[in-house]
Amino acid sequence: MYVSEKAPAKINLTLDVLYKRDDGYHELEMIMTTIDLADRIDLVDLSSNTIQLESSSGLVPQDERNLAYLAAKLLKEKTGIKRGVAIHISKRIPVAAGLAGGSSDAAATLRGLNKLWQLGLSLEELAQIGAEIGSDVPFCVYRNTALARGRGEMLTPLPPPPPCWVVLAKPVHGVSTADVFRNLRVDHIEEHPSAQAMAQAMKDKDYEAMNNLLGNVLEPVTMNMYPEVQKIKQKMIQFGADGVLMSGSGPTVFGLVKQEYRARRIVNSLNGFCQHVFAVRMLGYLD
Ligand SMILES: C[C@@](CO)(OP(=O)(O)O)[C@H](O)COP(=O)(O)OP(=O)(O)OC[C@H]1O[C@@H](n2ccc(N)nc2=O)[C@H](O)[C@@H]1O
Ligand SMILES: Nc1ncnc2c1ncn2[C@@H]1O[C@H](COP(=O)(O)OP(=O)(O)O)[C@@H](O)[C@H]1O
Repeated sequence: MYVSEKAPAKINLTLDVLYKRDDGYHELEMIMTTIDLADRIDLVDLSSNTIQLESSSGLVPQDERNLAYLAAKLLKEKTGIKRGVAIHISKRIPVAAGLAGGSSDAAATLRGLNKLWQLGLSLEELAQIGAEIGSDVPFCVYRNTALARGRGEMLTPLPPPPPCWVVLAKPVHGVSTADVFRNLRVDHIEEHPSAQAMAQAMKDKDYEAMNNLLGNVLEPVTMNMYPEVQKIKQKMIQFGADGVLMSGSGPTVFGLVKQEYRARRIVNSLNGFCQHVFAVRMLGYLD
């Protein structure tokens, strides 16, 4: 048997840090949505009780450190199933980019194996298992658009954002999420974005409000570590994006525009400044 599952990337329209928790994690409030950029996870059932993994990208671990491998291993432990799987990851999402590529691969592996091994688990159960792999995995299990709280695992579904194009630009280096959180001084945060106002913009399908409300408290931290991120943001604004923000812990910067021709123009203007530049559609909702 064989199952193929799409693993879409996310962007954070708002990202706020409320406080540092006793367990070392940060209490977050953020609005996340899916975009039309995805890895593909192919899963082939093995009768032997083993997990095999390979990826088209040399930039991700090809062994038990891969988040998709971890997902398969954890699912086997939780369900006690004595089956194996060969996992192939066709990677399109840039790695360590703030786009949750690894988390989405893990989530797609959980959804795919649930079908392949006919486990009959609900998305809620898969999300609960996913939370043990990483903070972004529960959102990636459901995809769509949501208000995320806690570590990122407490999710309230939202309607999709108004349709538009998303220009993505990522500098050559990746960013360690742990390093960015370590460099954040919660008491020094100057401006907190409003997740409630952004949620209302989703409900109202208000494109202008969505652009005005974009905000990410990790952006100045990453920009301080990698000044290139600020330069890319300035270029995107200069080239005419309606709203520009760094996604997650970065370093990918996204710009929102309504019309495809404007997205293409920004991509052409940015080419040469950074390694990965492309335009994709906002998805927000997958069914
Ligand atoms: C910042 C966000 C926003 O969507 O995205 P990315 O930039 O990774 O895409 C996520 O919260 C990242 O989620 P994820 O990448 O799954 O993080 P995890 O593996 O759980 O955590 C990596 C490290 O980040 C820090 N961390 C993460 C989440 C959180 N709420 N507080 C934290 O302090 C911890 O130091 C942790 O060890
Ligand atoms: N399947 C995977 N895809 C991408 N990265 C992975 C994967 N498995 C493990 N990783 C590791 O996870 C780290 C974070 O990668 P990624 O999820 O792409 O970034 P981010 O959390 O910034 O969105 C990288 O250092 C990478 O080596």
